[in-house]
Amino acid sequence: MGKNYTQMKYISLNDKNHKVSFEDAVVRGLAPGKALYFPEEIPNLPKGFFQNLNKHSKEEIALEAIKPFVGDEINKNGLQRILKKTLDFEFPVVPISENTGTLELFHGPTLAFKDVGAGFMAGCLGHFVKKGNLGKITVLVATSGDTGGAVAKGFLGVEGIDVVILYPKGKVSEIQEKQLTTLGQNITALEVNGNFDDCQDMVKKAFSDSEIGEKRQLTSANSINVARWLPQMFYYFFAYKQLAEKEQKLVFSVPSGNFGNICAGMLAKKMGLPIDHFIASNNENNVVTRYLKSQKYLSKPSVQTISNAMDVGNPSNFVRILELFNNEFKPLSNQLSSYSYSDEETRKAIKKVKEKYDYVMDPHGAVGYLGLQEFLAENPDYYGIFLETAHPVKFLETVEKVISEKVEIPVSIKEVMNKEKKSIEISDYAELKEFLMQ
Ligand SMILES: Cc1ncc(COP(=O)(O)O)c(C=O)c1O
Ligand SMILES: N[C@@H](CCOP(=O)(O)O)C(=O)O
Repeated sequence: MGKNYTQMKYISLNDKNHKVSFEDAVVRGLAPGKALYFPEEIPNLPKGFFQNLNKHSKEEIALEAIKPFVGDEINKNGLQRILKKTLDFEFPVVPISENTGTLELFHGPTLAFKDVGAGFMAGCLGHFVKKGNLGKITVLVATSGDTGGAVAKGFLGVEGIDVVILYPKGKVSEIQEKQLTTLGQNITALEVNGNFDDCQDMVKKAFSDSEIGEKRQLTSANSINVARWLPQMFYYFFAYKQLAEKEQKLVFSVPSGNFGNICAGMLAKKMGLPIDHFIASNNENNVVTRYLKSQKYLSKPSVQTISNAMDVGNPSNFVRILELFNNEFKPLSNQLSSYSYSDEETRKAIKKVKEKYDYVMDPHGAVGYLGLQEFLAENPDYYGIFLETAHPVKFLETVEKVISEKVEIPVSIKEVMNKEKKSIEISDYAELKEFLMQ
């Protein structure tokens, strides 16, 4: 039997003596000095649990996986309620070829994999606000495309919480922009003259600004927040449940930007989920691909690509990945490969997979597909899954041009496209501060 965790502590990755409860980690978002929180202990789930995954519903699997991280800070009924609401859609593995399948993570309300993390965090934060005397909370979030829409939808109308989304002007798709600028109520969108890294830096800076801290209680809904990051591990359990019959070794290719998703998968492996290898598939924002080649981590300002949600120059979660491996390069590089692709290669992959397998990938999934094929070419004894992290309709212009076909637009997207965009333009941190100090 696994250990019974009643209270998991979260340490700061800058100072392991700084420890807080799950609630504190969620409410604060970031530890002092812009550091990330990390679970003090990684639980081991019992072997029997993995052997019997296919006997359990997705809500039961998620409950077992997340319970040790939440402890008794949210009771079982409360956690079940949050999970039921969060996981109210499917996570199918779709076979593509003999040795390749895709895990479709885009069946949620905003057609992006972020819906799970956003829904779970909104549920947890809503629970803590309701039960305690926390006062009003402002959720700050930086987005390169998809997080913003998912967080906006997940937190819409949640009492006691205001959401402020920063997104880079002109660098998100039309649908993504509509999803994060049209909801109103407790959601405000700030359109930043800059790139995603500028947005993410401003958000992190606001956390260490004591004047803002006196005026507003801030937290983050990016994957730096443990309640946004941890539930992303569910995907790997759900995929494994559908793959239990496969006898080959198993590899996951994860289109990566801020590296929260792949890091959650590696956490699931550490908890006992039998995954053999991971691939971080990158567009030209490839700091981790370069790190694995050179052992030197040299971040660069992000460049704009057609897989825009991965246009991240300095991924927040890479420090968590290093922590999972005690900062040792060898064991990390044994478990993780990484490749990087240009937009041209991404377009060609979308076209090829449509023609050969009649499957339409979005640009992010296509980068994942390319990474997987490169790995499988050298490791033919594996079965590979690439994650389809967003619905192709979110990148309509790119995808339709490449496949020379119309993509059917779901009703929810048609509705959002007819709404009016409302945003406030800002250019620097001073303007963000002015807004937050109002
Ligand atoms: C569609 C899509 N794919 C991939 C990613 C990269 O995920 P991560 O930041 O967890 O690496 C994102 C955003 O982060 C995304 O929105
Ligand atoms: N790709 C993301 C960037 C932020 O990632 P997060 O997981 O840390 O929120 C996006 O779509 O905004």
